[in-house]
Amino acid sequence: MILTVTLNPAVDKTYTTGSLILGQVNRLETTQNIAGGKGVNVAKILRQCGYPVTTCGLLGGYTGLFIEDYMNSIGADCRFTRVAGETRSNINVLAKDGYVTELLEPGPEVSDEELEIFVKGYEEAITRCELIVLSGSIARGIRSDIYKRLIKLANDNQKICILDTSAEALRCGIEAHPYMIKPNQKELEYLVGHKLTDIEDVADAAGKLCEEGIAKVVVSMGSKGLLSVSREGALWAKAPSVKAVNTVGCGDSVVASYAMSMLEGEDDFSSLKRAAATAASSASTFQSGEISLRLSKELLDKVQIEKRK
Ligand SMILES: Nc1ncnc2c1ncn2[C@@H]1O[C@H](COP(=O)(O)OP(=O)(O)OP(=O)(O)O)[C@@H](O)[C@H]1O
Ligand SMILES: O=P(O)(O)OC[C@@]1(O)O[C@H](CO)[C@@H](O)[C@@H]1O
Repeated sequence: MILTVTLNPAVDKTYTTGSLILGQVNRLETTQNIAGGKGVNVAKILRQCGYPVTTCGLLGGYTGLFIEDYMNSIGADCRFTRVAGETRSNINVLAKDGYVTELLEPGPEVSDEELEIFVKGYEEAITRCELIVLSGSIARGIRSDIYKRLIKLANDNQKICILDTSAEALRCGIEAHPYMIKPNQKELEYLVGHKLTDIEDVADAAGKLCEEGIAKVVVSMGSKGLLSVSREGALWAKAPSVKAVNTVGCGDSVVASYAMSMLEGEDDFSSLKRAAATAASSASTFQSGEISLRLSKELLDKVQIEKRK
């Protein structure tokens, strides 16, 4: 069983339009509400692949009910903690000119009492799971060392953690040495405090994190591809060429793929190959946090892996 944690889920209001112009009236062509937030997306992909999933985090209001209903409908074991505030709605505008614009709300204010109820449920849930995925930003009122605390609890129970977050929550979270992190290039730059110019630069920065005690650093680099770094070295997967329809949640598909690979005991090479194929399949699917199983399978043979270090 895999446990996914989403402390700041969202309904992704996904719009399509020709182009989005700042400071003007923009009429949208289509709209769809999608249950989202990074850990929710990871759980959705795992369910698509037939994996049993427990999903927890904080949900509130009608948007929270919308997400919970959807997760129940796909057979996830939902263990969310209710909060008084309303779960956020994020706006994703997919424009035909190729630009994807995301407007992300900060999320509801969460009280200490609500958080402690969540932590109690989490402590219970980790005992029944083999692997824990902690994903996304944290809602207001939650201290940035929350992932550090949750990872320590998992480590004390000898459970493997994957952390995929940003900013201070990421900086504090890595102090607890999660088994794997999946920063994108910007998130890695935030950690190291400077710009990274090429793949070698990115591999060096990720390598330093491995020396500090993180077994695997997988850096997602958008349409360029994916870099997997461990103490054994760095492997690069060029992204297979697909027609990108919605790239929101591609990073979550990388995390979901690695979670499956870990449980199946796949090596670095096969795990990276699978992740790049899954992520490209996610990019070519309209629904964020979904993949085409057929396309993922087809792309697997097309992913080329290169040793970079
Ligand atoms: N246009 C694309 N074509 C093929 N693969 C893609 C494309 N865009 C993204 N990917 C794949 O998805 C991976 C993750 O994408 P990205 O780096 O955008 O993640 P992210 O920033 O974590 O996104 P999110 O936070 O929305 O999940 C990339 O490393 C790449 O392998
Ligand atoms: O604010 P966060 O938690 O960093 O990101 C939230 C979010 O952009 O991440 C998912 C895609 O990865 C979307 O479903 C969601 O809207």
